[in-house]
Amino acid sequence: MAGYNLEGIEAAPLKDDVDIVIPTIRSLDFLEQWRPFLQHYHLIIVQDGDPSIKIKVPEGYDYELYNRNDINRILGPRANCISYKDGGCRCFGFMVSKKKYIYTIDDDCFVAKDPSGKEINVIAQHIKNLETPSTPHYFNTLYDPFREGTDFVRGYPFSLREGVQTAISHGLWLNIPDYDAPTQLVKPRERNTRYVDAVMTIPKGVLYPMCGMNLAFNRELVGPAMYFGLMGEGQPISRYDDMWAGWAAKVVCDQLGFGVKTGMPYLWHSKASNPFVNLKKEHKGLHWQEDMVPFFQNLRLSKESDTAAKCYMEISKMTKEKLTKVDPYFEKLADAMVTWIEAWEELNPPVKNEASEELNPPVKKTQSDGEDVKAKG
Ligand SMILES: O=c1ccn([C@@H]2O[C@H](COP(=O)(O)OP(=O)(O)O[C@H]3OC[C@H](O)[C@H](O)[C@H]3O)[C@@H](O)[C@H]2O)c(=O)[nH]1
Ligand SMILES: [Mn+2]
Repeated sequence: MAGYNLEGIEAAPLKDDVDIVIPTIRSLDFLEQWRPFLQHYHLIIVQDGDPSIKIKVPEGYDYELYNRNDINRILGPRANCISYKDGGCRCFGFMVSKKKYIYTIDDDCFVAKDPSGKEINVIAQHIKNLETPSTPHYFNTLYDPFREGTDFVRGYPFSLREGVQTAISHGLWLNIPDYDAPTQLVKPRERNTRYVDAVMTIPKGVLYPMCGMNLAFNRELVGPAMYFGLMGEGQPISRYDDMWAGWAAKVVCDQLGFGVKTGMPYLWHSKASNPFVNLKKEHKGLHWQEDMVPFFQNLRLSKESDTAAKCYMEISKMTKEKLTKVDPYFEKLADAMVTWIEAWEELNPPVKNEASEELNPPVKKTQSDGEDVKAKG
């Protein structure tokens, strides 16, 4: 039953159209605080690290949980495209979901309060962002024109006021900001206390550093492009999984005419991961981003790339052609991108009509030890 908050606003909008994807190598205790906003939604938990460790899911949540054994069982040899020992493993949850919308959140993120002291319903705001158009072709200086109490400003062409479908909603964070290791090291005590009451469309042709901590997207529009790149154990780079997905997905959105928004909602990011560990994990990314960003900025996809999957396959090809000279890793990443699309299409075959749905039953979701995942009511 959908929950309602005091103002009578539904606290669980579109609860049957959203999956909450959580990567974890720690604990899910943080979900206790999220009950008023997340308890009505289905969770897809991607357990990273040692699969023999039993992760406890707080009572009352409806969930499916996948550990590394499950990923290997479901994807077989294609499992090698899913990161191990990196939060990027979360994209497996995007792939097994059958819902229109995904919201992904880190396990050290909590409910934030707006300046009035009201708890922020991140899902409600993300849904609002995703269900209202974006304006990537011309910047509205009063920010989101589709928001209550605001509009397009003078000089905004009426021919552009319809906007475009929104594919990604990128939320922000109070307290611990998502800084890279060098910045964290020189500013260890910096906290983000600034709540900016705005949602903006990222203009067409402009990239942005997408953080996976508080992120929602329309799986049907851009799911295949939301591959959190192969990082972590066995790879020369980590903690650039979401960046890779953000750059690629923005190029895909620009190509397909979809919009990307950033700004509200905020959540409270509590745990500063260790900057020295982070430096070791991400140091190659600090160098390579000087090549990766111009690569994506200069990408021009062919007009034949008219779906997210086709765009992504073309980006994989260009990655191999243009970035392998930076490091042989990019050849491996390009291959993993192809494997990702193959796995995505295997788990998400295009449904032609009602009848064909019977031919493609949803992937059976069980835990690695063979027992059925018990949906927790
Ligand atoms: O090996 C791992 C490490 C982490 N996770 C899960 O990923 C989430 C983020 O981890 P953490 O909070 O330690 O990292 P942050 O530095 O705060 O996060 C940023 O950088 C890494 C990611 O890109 C993240 O999205 C960024 O916000 C958390 O749920 C961990 O449990 C993992 O699964 N495996
Ligand atoms: Mn964190």
